[in-house]
Amino acid sequence: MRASQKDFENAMNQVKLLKKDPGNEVKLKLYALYKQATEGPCNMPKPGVFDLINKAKWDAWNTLGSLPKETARQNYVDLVSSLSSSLESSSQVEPGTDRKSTGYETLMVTSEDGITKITLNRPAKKNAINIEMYHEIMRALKAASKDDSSITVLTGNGDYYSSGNDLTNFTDIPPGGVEEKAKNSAILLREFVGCFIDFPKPLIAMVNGPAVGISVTILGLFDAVYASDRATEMLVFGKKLTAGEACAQGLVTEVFPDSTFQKEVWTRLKAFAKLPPNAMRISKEVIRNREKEKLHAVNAEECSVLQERWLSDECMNAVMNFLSRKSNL
Ligand SMILES: CCCCCCCCCCC/C=C/C(=O)SCCNC(=O)CCNC(=O)[C@H](O)C(C)(C)COP(=O)(O)OP(=O)(O)OC[C@H]1O[C@@H](n2cnc3c(N)ncnc32)[C@H](O)[C@@H]1OP(=O)(O)O
Repeated sequence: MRASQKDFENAMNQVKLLKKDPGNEVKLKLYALYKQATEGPCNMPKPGVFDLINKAKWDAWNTLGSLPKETARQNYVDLVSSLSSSLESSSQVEPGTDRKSTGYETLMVTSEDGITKITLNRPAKKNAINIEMYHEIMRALKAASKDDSSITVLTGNGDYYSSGNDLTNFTDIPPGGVEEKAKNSAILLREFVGCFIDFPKPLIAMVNGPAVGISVTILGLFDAVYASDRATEMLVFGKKLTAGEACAQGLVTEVFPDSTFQKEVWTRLKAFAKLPPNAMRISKEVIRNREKEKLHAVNAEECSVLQERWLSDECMNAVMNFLSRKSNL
């Protein structure tokens, strides 16, 4: 499903009609997506450190990397659409119509044509999953399991699908100390993965770019995984798997050239969404019920092991190396 030039122009006009200032972060996102959609990858010289406004605009645009113009245009339209509904008063949205669901800080969620799309929306941080995003993904999945859509899709905004756990999650240590943080994180992670194990509808991943860590390991709980050939998976040994290698290993269902990824996948999704929803849901239930108990047991064991690993020197050193890497430049 690709936004047309007309959709793009309409979205540009909608921005001018927004009743409330969406804030600097959103305005930078809009600026970056507009430039990427109209000019392609960032082509302006990097401003000086004291040229704060242009440096912020350059950073926002440059972060989009080699995101295709069509994808940037689609993301611009999606963003404006979610802004328009979130900045309008909710009473203006007719009950029961296809509506852009709002109320998320780290996600964009839309639901139309029988498809609920959850987009990880922290492109400046490669869609790293912070504590807020863990909770919002669970909330969005719970809402999707009850809405009138037939299938649910998870994808990423920007040039990454997701760089996995946000490593700054390791920094805000509560009064109870790092042991308490590890304990609470294990509970959060177990609940998070449990939502994917228990999700009742067909769940499809659109891996639009590189994926790291937990964003890869939960792919095994999806019913289909479509990947752009720009996608890479990073797992054990820190070795990057190409999308093709991940497909050969059975982690990815099908790989498409990035230039046709959105079109190819949305053609399939719209066809799937027209299939009998109860038949799809009950088929998934029958298949998943046979493995659900085992999956939850493995999830519990993994979270218990992770709780201990997070306290190890190996983990702390890796996190500190990452968080201090730019200060060593
Ligand atoms: C005490 C216990 C606490 C537990 C807390 C909860 C634990 C739950 C854990 C659940 C299990 C999950 C495990 C995992 O997912 S492990 C994998 C974690 N992810 C990573 O290690 C990837 C880290 N990122 C990178 O290696 C690179 O950023 C990357 C290769 C992804 C991209 O490199 P590139 O050079 O292209 O871009 P930048 O590095 O400049 O990134 C752009 C900005 O985005 C920020 N960023 C990117 N990834 C992350 C991340 N994972 N966490 C935090 N921030 C991230 C990066 O810092 C840049 O930001 P700035 O522009 O502000 O510098």
